Amino acid sequence: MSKVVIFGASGQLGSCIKSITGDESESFYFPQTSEANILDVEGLEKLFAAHKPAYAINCAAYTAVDKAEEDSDLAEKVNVTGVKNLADQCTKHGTVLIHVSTDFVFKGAVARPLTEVDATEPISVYGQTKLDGEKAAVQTSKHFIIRTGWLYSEHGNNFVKTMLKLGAERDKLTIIADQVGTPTYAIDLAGFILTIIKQQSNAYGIYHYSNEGVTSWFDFARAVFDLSGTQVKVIPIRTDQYPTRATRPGYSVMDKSKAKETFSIEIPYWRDSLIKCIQQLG
Ligand SMILES: NC(=O)C1=CN([C@@H]2O[C@H](COP(=O)(O)OP(=O)(O)OC[C@H]3O[C@@H](n4cnc5c(N)ncnc54)[C@H](OP(=O)(O)O)[C@@H]3O)[C@@H](O)[C@H]2O)C=CC1
Ligand SMILES: Cc1cn([C@H]2C[C@H](O)[C@@H](COP(=O)(O)OP(=O)(O)O[C@H]3O[C@@H](C)C(=O)[C@@H](O)[C@H]3O)O2)c(=O)[nH]c1=O
Repeated sequence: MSKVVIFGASGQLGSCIKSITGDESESFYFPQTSEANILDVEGLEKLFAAHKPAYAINCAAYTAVDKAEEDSDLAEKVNVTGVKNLADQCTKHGTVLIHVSTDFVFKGAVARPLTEVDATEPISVYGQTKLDGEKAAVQTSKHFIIRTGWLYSEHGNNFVKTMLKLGAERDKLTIIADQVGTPTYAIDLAGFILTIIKQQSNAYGIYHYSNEGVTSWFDFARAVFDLSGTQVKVIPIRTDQYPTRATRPGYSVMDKSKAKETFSIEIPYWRDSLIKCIQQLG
């Protein structure tokens, strides 16, 4: 397999990619953030010159959605300038950039699955910086941008692990029921990224990828508790009953037809993947 360098290797998705590389692990390089800081242009030049990667997978990002509202400078640096720096290196070395973006580039006011050509309209600093990051990624011609949403796994910080922690500490939880989307098991997304590489595809562009199905944060939390056998009362609430610094889309289900048709993949239903994750966390 071609040489692949992963940026943001210590994060949730980076860890999932590492965990599934198996026999091909020698083709993958998972540098620490200090060696692969996407804001350090000189460091990136050295890394690209040393490894001459055929693929750069960008899992590096500023992902603290609420904190980004007050920390917009850093969010913009990492999510926009960092991506531009990577895209420049990819252009220089003929590297294919696989960049990860988010459903939060959408406003979420239209209740039908969103396609890659639907209008974007971020409603948070995080969402805006991720959209601007997509614009930086397309500056290198060989790019795949994968928009995903509601990522969770046994690695890193995520909603499932937060629910298991809170569920063990409290008798009852109030969870927003009017934000609708689809969870994505980061192991499934990691598999999709490796499929793109294995197929040596040159169908560059934007793709939507989440698990199949539709749910709300409330129903997602209920499923986590049902599957893990956690006894906790879960109360559905409206968004305005759970004030947060950042505004989140009301509806961000993505249409994945393009990814399924282009790469001939089947995508697991969200609850089936959640079962696997809960077993792993067991
Ligand atoms: N989490 C989610 O629910 C969703 C995530 N996404 C997108 O998926 C991608 C992966 O997310 P996820 O794995 O959950 O994110 P994490 O927050 O778990 O990981 C982010 C990674 O980025 C690294 N990083 C931060 N700043 C820099 C920098 N300047 N240079 C290099 N690396 C840096 C972090 O390293 P360190 O810890 O050392 O700082 C960490 O390894 C991101 O693009 C995110 O926007 C999309 C939809 C949903
Ligand atoms: C902890 C908690 C959260 N919530 C709500 C708040 C929010 O609307 C929703 C999810 O909260 P979180 O803060 O865990 O997730 P959040 O950071 O908003 O998740 C987002 O992360 C970024 C990186 C993305 O790109 C998105 O796709 C999405 O996954 O659940 C409750 O209603 N009750 C609770 O007790």
